[in-house]
Amino acid sequence: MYKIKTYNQISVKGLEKFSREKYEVGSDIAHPDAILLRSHKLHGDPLPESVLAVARAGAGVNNVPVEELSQKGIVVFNTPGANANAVKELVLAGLLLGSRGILRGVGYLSTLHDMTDAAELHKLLEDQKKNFAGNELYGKTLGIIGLGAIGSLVADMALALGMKVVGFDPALSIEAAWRLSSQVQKAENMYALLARCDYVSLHVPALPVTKHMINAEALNQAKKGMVLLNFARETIVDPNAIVEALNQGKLKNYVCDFPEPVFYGREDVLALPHIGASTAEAEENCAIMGADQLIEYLENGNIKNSVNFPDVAMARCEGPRIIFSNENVSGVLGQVLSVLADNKVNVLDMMNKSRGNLAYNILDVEQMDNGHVVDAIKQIKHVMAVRLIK
Ligand SMILES: NC(=O)C1=CN([C@@H]2O[C@H](COP(=O)(O)OP(=O)(O)OC[C@H]3O[C@@H](n4cnc5c(N)ncnc54)[C@H](O)[C@@H]3O)[C@@H](O)[C@H]2O)C=CC1
Ligand SMILES: O=C(O)CCC(=O)C(=O)O
Repeated sequence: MYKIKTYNQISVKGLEKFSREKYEVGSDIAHPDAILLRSHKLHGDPLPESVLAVARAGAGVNNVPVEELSQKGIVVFNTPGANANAVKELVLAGLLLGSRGILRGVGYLSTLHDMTDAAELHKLLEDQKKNFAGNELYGKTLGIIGLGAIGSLVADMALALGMKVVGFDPALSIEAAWRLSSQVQKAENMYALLARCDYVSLHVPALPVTKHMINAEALNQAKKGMVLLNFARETIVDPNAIVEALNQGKLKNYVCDFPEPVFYGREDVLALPHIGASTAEAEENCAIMGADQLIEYLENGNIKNSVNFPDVAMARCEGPRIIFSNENVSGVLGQVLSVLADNKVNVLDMMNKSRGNLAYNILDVEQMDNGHVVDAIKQIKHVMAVRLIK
């Protein structure tokens, strides 16, 4: 029986992937083989020794101590693209909220509830509506920083709205580049993008290198009256610099999924409670993808969409499978094969891949009755984790 510990509200559609015969799933599991979570911050939580894998049902893994888990040979997954459409649609709402007097208009109307004469109300509104006028998106320029799963969908959407789109992504993957419309213009650097855009939307991961990338210096370069949207993470922007840029009129509005106390009471900040991925569809997509990836790893040792290990998939031969991870130094696989040879364990098929400092290996063997072979592999220098899958 495999045990899965869950955090946060995980869609039932994903949880149903774990069959009752093989899995025990719940939020109070004591010795889990794997963890399935959304935004729960794992940093600082005591991690049970039993954990083999962590799946983040979502894109950002800044709530998971990936480096620390890598050193223990624990595989960390995310679910790339599974909630991208949900975020894209909220960015559309953000663009409209940042352009038109929608929220202020609704707020104004809520102050008029004691007016009972309809004709008088309509007359007043016709007079006052000038206070809630805005701008159209059509023909304006949207800058997108980070052109991955979400950024590329936002680009397509903006082009369909008749906007011009400028992008900046120095780490764009080849796969993401293929997805991107040829109508997206490439900015030389982030400052060049900020200088020419009416709207800028941030879609980069929270990393040390992206921390406060939107700071006072960056905002000084911005086109006056720009609307900035942040549906990525709170750490990407310096909130005090945002306030200063709003006060100076550099920014017209800041629309974000990450409220901060310094934004309270400001009409020019439209902050939402981190609901970019909060749709039934996105929650299902993420939970199903996360569950499928955990099942494939636990039952077959195959890895897809890990953020720390390489993608590895090998069809099973009949018989047991040994999987092990090790520091990516030479000679480890050779020593493991010697242990198998010494114990007369015949290897039928094998695969070895590496990513950065980590190497991952799958060996299908003819038979292996002897539990002490796994223990012997564990003792080899640089081996981090070993598992026998029957
Ligand atoms: N508000 C919400 O509920 C949600 C927020 N997010 C956030 O959005 C982020 C992006 O999500 P996806 O598009 O799915 O991820 P992704 O990994 O597909 O795309 C991220 C892109 O950012 C680029 N990038 C990295 N560093 C950069 C830099 N310094 N400058 C410019 N580009 C850079 C990468 O090359 C990549 O193309 C996530 O990491 C997460 O923090 C994601 C989903 C939901
Ligand atoms: O699970 C959620 O609601 C948060 C989604 C998110 O921020 C992400 O996928 O990075």
